[in-house]
Amino acid sequence: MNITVGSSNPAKLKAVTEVFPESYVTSKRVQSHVAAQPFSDDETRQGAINRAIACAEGSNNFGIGLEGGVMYIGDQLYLCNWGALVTPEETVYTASGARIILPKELATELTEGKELGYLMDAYANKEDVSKKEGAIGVFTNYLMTRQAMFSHVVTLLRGQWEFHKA
Ligand SMILES: O=P(O)(O)OP(=O)(O)OP(=O)(O)OC[C@H]1O[C@@H](n2cnc3c(O)ncnc32)[C@H](O)[C@@H]1O
Repeated sequence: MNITVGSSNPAKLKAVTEVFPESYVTSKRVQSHVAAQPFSDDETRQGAINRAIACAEGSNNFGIGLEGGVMYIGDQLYLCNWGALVTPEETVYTASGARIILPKELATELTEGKELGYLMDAYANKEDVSKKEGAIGVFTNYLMTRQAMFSHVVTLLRGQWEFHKA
């Protein structure tokens, strides 16, 4: 099958090709139509859905959107991630990824309007953390990576689609 992913972020694209090895996967720049830094589960999930719909529409392809964000539980800020798969028949499947708490100092800067990608590079003293290990990599001592986390999300999407079409 043909899959269009609404991102050129390698951590996201590799996750999709890992879970759909038999498919032809391409990437397309699309709008998420949510804030550059989503701040709730709802907003992050909506960003993933919007990207997936934009990828699928006008084609016979499956669309996949993957979106990173943050969300509060009480007064603690967590990293959250959502994925959406849209079929050519326009059925939408969604799934979320593992959450991990973010340090208080990052939470303060995020609420001041800075983006997590920028903050993580400064925090880890590295470049393009969001395209590589991700915040989840840094804060798990690299036992987890952003690609592995998104692979899990994409597996949940594929599994739901297979269940419903069976
Ligand atoms: O190119 P796209 O697909 O937009 O990928 P992105 O990583 O830049 O964008 P996301 O929409 O997934 O994430 C929103 C913002 O949060 C940042 N972000 C999200 N998850 C992150 C992570 O695990 N590590 C570092 N930055 C992250 C990201 O860099 C953006 O600034």
